[in-house]
Amino acid sequence: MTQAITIEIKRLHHGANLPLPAYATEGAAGMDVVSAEDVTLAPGGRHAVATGFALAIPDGYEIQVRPRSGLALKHGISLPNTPGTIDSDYRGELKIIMINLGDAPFVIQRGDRIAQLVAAPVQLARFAEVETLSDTARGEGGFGSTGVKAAAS
Ligand SMILES: O=c1ccn([C@H]2C[C@H](O)[C@@H](COP(=O)(O)OP(=O)(O)OP(=O)(O)O)O2)c(=O)[nH]1
Ligand SMILES: [Mg+2]
Repeated sequence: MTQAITIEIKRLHHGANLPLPAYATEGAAGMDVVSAEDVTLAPGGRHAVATGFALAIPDGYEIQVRPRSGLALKHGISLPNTPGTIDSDYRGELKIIMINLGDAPFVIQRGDRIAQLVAAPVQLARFAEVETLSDTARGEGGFGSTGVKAAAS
């Protein structure tokens, strides 16, 4: 495993007694985060679920908030903005925007693991505006353009 970065975490009043986000296994990429509230998601419904924590991610890093595959497969629970982006300068409460794509109400109880947090380095970039772009074999083809000729012949 690569060297872990340290992320400061502040427990909010409604985060009392909740576990910190944590890796479930030694090789896990994401830290499971739990809900700080009881909420029921109706079919098609969505909610920004409180976690009870705020973060200070080191400069140069982000956290990506990703769905849990078990909830997705068994209950159709996902995150409409996946992967959610937690900026290093955000000091508000970490919230998990959840959506119920299933056909039954989904009950979330305080303490349930609802999503996973993946820390990642951020590559900054800048745009350089030009008149002409370099040529490539692909050119302007996209959106399913590759393999079309081979399939047709
Ligand atoms: O799943 C998420 C996504 C975002 N955030 C918080 C942290 C993030 O740094 C901030 C802004 O998120 P984002 O940039 O995705 O949203 P926006 O719609 O662009 O809002 P803003 O104008 O505040 O950047 O909201 C969460 O708590 N959970
Ligand atoms: Mg933004």
